[in-house]
Formats: sequence, C-alpha cells, structure tokens
Amino acid sequence: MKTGIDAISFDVAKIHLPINTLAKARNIEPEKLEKGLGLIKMTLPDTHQDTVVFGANALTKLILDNNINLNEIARIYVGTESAIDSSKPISSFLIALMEQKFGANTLSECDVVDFTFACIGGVDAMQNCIDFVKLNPTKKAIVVTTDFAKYDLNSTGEYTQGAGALAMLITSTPRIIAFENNWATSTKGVFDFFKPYRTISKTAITGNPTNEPWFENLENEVEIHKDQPVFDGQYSNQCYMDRTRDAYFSFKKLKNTTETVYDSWKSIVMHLPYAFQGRRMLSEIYALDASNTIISGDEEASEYQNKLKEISKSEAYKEFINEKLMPAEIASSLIGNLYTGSIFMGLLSTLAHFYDTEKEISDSKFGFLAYGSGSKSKVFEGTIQPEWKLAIAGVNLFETIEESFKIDFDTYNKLHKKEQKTSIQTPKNEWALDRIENEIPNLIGARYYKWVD
Ligand SMILES: CC(=O)CC(=O)SCCNC(=O)CCNC(=O)[C@H](O)C(C)(C)COP(=O)(O)OP(=O)(O)OC[C@H]1O[C@@H](n2cnc3c(N)ncnc32)[C@H](O)[C@@H]1OP(=O)(O)O
Repeated sequence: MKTGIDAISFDVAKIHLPINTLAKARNIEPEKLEKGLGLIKMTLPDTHQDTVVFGANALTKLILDNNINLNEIARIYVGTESAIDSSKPISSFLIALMEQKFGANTLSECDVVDFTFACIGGVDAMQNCIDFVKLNPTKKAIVVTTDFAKYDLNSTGEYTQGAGALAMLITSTPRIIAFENNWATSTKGVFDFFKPYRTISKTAITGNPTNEPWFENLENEVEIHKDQPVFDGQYSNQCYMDRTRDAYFSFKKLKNTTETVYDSWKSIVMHLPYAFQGRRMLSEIYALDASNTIISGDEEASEYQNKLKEISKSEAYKEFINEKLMPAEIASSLIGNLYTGSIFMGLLSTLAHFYDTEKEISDSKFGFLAYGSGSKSKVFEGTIQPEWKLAIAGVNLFETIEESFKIDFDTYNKLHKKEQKTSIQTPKNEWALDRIENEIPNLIGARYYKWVD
C-alpha cells in the first residue's frame, strides 16, 4: 500500500521587500545576499495576517480546489513554531474557521493538534499522519505548516525573513508522491536557535497596558514572549550540517546499502532557511558518500574544511547542485524562510519547475533532508506518482508569487515595529484577522477572524 501527498496548496504573504533595498539600507553588498545566499525578495505579513490566517487560507484552498469532503478528514495536524497562544493550538483556530465556512460540526470528530520542533515540526506532523493513514487506509489526514520567520532589525537573520503556509492532503492513494518506509533521525539538544520566554519586572512596562484592568492583576514578574529568535547563525549552520549528515548516514544503514544514495534521487529537497543553505551545507554529504570518496573524514579539521570549500567550488559540484537542488531553491529566493513550510515549499517549487519546463518525472525518487533547530534532522525518500501533473495543475505557484506587492523600506520598518495600523492591501477572498478582544475579562486576548469575499 502507498501513502503520501495527494494534493497541496499554499498561501504566502502577498507583500515583499526587495533584498537589494534591504542591502542598501543596511550597507551590505547586494551581491553577498543575491549571489552568496540566493536571496531576491523577502515576504512579510500585512497587518491583517498572522499564522492562523495563512494556515486557514492554505487549508481553505486545499479543500475548495480538491472538493474535499470534510467528513472524510480524520486528522488535521499543524506544524508551526510561530504559535499565537501557549495553550490553544493553531489547529483549534483552524477547526473553528473551517466550520464557520463549510458548516457547523463538519469537523467535530476530527483529531487536531500542533507539532512544535522549530522548522521540522511540519515533517513530524506529516510522518504521524502517514503512520495513521497506513493503519487506517480508508481515512484521510491534512497537514498544515504555518509560520512567520521574523528576525530582529539589523541582525544576520533579517535578510532571511518570510511568511506563509502550506496544506497537504495525506491519503493511501497519493497522486503526487508516495513515501517509502525508511525515516532516519538524528537528534541533539542544543541552543542554536530558540524563542525563550523572558521574565521582566512589571514596573518595567510603561504606556497603555498600565491603564488596562487586566494589567493590574499581573504578578510583579511578567513572562514576555518575542516573535524573533535568539540564535547563533554560524553555529546553527554547523548543527544543520552535523544533524543532516548523521541522519543521511543512518538512512543508508536503514536501507542497508553501500551505494551512493543521492545518485538514486532525481531531486533533493532540503529545509531552506534561505535559498542557498542546501547547496552550502550539502558538500560534506556529497563528498563523503561519493562512489569515489573525495574526502576520508580523517583529515585535520582545517584541512577537512579547506577540502570541503574546494569541493563546493568545483564544476562537478555546481552541476550536481543545478541538477538536483536548484529547482527547490527558486521559490525560496522569492519568498524567504517559511520555517516548517520551507521543505514543502521546496517540494512544490521543484514540482512547479518540472511542470513549467514540461519534464516528465513520474516514478523518479526524491530525497528529503529536513532540519529543525534545537536540533533534529530526518532523512526520507518518496516516489513521484503518475498523476502528479494533474494534481498540481491548478496550484499556480510562480504566477501567484509574481503578483506579490513591492513595499518600500519605510513601510517595512513600520510593519516590523508594529507601527503600521492599517492594511497595505485590502483582503479579498481570504481570511483576515478581525480583532483581538480587549474588554471582556474572561476573553482578553482572544483573536477573531473573518472571511472577506
Ligand atoms: C532558522 C532555521 O530555519 C533553522 C535552520 O536552518 S538553522 C541554519 C540556518 N540559520 C539561520 O537561518 C539563522 C538566521 N540566519 C543567519 O544567521 C545568517 O543569515 C546565516 C548564518 C545563515 C548567514 O550568515 P552571514 O554571516 O550573513 O553569511 P555567511 O555565512 O558569511 O555567508 C555569506 C556567503 O556569501 C558569499 N559572499 C559574500 N560576499 C559575496 C559577494 N560579493 N558575491 C558573491 N558571494 C558573496 C560568501 O562567500 C558566503 O558564501 P560561501 O560560504 O558559500 O562561500
């Protein structure tokens, strides 16, 4: 029996800042961002958008475009690291909004939950849904990934920002990709990138909240949460490289093979925090698993690093990247980081690229290298199904991204600092944040959304 992705949809933020605008404002060489990291645009949420809105839009599209009967959906599992509540999961909001649009009680027997493990939470959600469908082949599940990758102004993460969601239907008759049963994992508890709660004194808070009745009831010490992570960029790259390498070689063991596994993959889909992360990180696996092993791994540390640099600059490696990784990078360059959704956007970008260039890829194998900070990697593979073209025909990935609205640096600053109070674009045929309750004591902070025709 097969299990995998039967249908896919997406919703990414519809406004963007060109990377060279940011480069000029920050006095960074544009070539570093464009040619070194592969960045072209970064997408940003409008004032009426948050991770519930992106997730609800992607899910609504999936349901409408594929005529999904909600009574058949047994699970909606969400991958996110941009929760808007410490208790109520995004999946709980999604259930309410889908019932608002498609009818009361249509999902009342559906199991829903959020998965959080930085950027790999979406892959964890999918693996669970796949296992569930394997045990219950007549049932269907949906995975939603939704995130807002927001970084501090002037930080090294600033140019990798992005926002949006994907939704995928998981069935035992997948039209897009069927996953094999080998899932290799590598885990280590580290602090490469995280979003801690921080404690501050109540007296440190000034301004409007001090006039609010709920503020008076707070303890003297207050926990605050910031969307932007605490991170060490270069260390996070090292953790990414170490985990993906270890998971890759565990995958070889699971498959019980001494062959070069990536040779059997038509495309390699990796977590892309920015477009060129995959190509910068893969040279070690490329070198260690080459049929003619290019490095032994026993070299002195500095010699080893020099060899990796040399390999990544070689013509053979560039050809390898162009053939196996480049299609996944296209969308990433135009969107930025989607955290949990990045690897699935890489898959969609690859499929859309082959669709647009009229390449037939049925029956070819794709390899997946997932990563989440904190840290964990999973390596797995799947086979593209004969109906993949039909299944993605209406998705219109590149056409939709092309319509994104360009903003200037001043507007970007206001959005980032939450000083922009009105929508840049009027929502149409989509969900929008309506209001956040600020008066009724037992509903303080509740978020309400509306569908805008
Ligand atoms: C966050 C997640 O989603 C989870 C993860 O994956 S963790 C791993 C990734 N970490 C992150 O994304 C954290 C946030 N990001 C960051 O901190 C940073 O953006 C980063 C660490 C990813 C990059 O850091 P940086 O200091 O800006 O760039 P740096 O590492 O020096 O690389 C610049 C590249 O541009 C190249 N470059 C510089 N100037 C150039 C020019 N003029 N022309 C062409 N290339 C140029 C450099 O040679 C270098 O490439 P190579 O190493 O491949 O040769």
